[in-house]
Amino acid sequence: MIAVDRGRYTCVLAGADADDTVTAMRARELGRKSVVVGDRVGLVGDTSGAAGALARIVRIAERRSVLRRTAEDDATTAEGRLERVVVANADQLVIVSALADPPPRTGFIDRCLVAAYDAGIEPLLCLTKADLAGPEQVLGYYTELELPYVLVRPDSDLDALRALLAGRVSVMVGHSGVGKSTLVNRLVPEAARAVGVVSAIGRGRHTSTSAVALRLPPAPGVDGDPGWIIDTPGVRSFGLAHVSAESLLHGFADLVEATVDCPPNCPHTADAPDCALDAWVAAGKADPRRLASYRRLLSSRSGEGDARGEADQRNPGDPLAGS
Ligand SMILES: Nc1nc2c(ncn2[C@@H]2O[C@H](COP(=O)(O)OP(=O)(O)OP(=O)(O)O)[C@@H](O)[C@H]2O)c(=O)[nH]1
Ligand SMILES: [Zn+2]
Repeated sequence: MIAVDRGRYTCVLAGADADDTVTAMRARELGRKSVVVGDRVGLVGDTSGAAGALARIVRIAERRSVLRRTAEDDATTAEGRLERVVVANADQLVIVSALADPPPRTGFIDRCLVAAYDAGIEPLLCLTKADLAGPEQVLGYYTELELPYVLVRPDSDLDALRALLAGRVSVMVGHSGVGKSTLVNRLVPEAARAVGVVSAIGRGRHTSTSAVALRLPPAPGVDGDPGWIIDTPGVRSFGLAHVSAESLLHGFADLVEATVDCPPNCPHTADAPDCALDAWVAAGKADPRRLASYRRLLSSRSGEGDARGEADQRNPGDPLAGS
């Protein structure tokens, strides 16, 4: 399933061209299970893809990975915070961050790394606007992680990125203005046409803020499947309230090792007595800003009350740290 708009699901039949889409609706037997972009589904009914044809989704295959977020600002729901599956079956989370204009926000990148770990997918840092600033500051922050990254500038070819996208399903996330749309359009010049498929069934221009999967075109130097990218226009941040403290820590691979020396049940917070993380950082084994970032996320998770108020006090003093 590659796109959803007002209860109509756009699907590509296995092995078919991305342009040959089938429109489907949920069948009643799915119950309350939600179908998300990336899901492999079983279809019955009219799968001809002809104009006006409507198939039914009767089954959702077991998911290989599940990227979730907590919609923290959704105060209108009974639960207060709603956990949402963003994308299913992705292999890679491409974290798009500009090196300048807007400046990189490591707090956001850290959140994405935790979300990727929690989802069981690989992170890839995609640093755009490399023509405006160098990557040293951001990469310096992640030295300990050996995070894979690519640099993008307007005049650069995208071969390195295409090679990393080949054969995989990659989800692209990024703040507004980082150049994500520019990048998606460069990677998939046909994107406008793929979106046009939705309007062809009389649903108007595709303005939905939900995720859309786009098949990458064949590229020189890429043998076999060029892969898919999933654009997530609506995802501006990853609420992590659903992530366990354990998974949160594993999003900080450079800190995990330190905690074997923590007292039993150490909460790892700044006021925790004898938390080994402080000594680890003091010994130069990890960047103090990473520890600060981890603890900010930790407290934003446990501060179950008011997610909005806490957003203001997340980043005292560190211009790079915003999330
Ligand atoms: N200098 C420079 N500018 C870029 C680069 N990539 C994109 N831009 C510019 O940055 C601005 C924002 O680009 P968009 O692609 O619209 O950014 P976005 O992340 O999709 O943001 P939204 O459209 O708000 O989701 C545009 O004016 C682009 O022309 C780049 O590599 N270098
Ligand atoms: Zn500890």
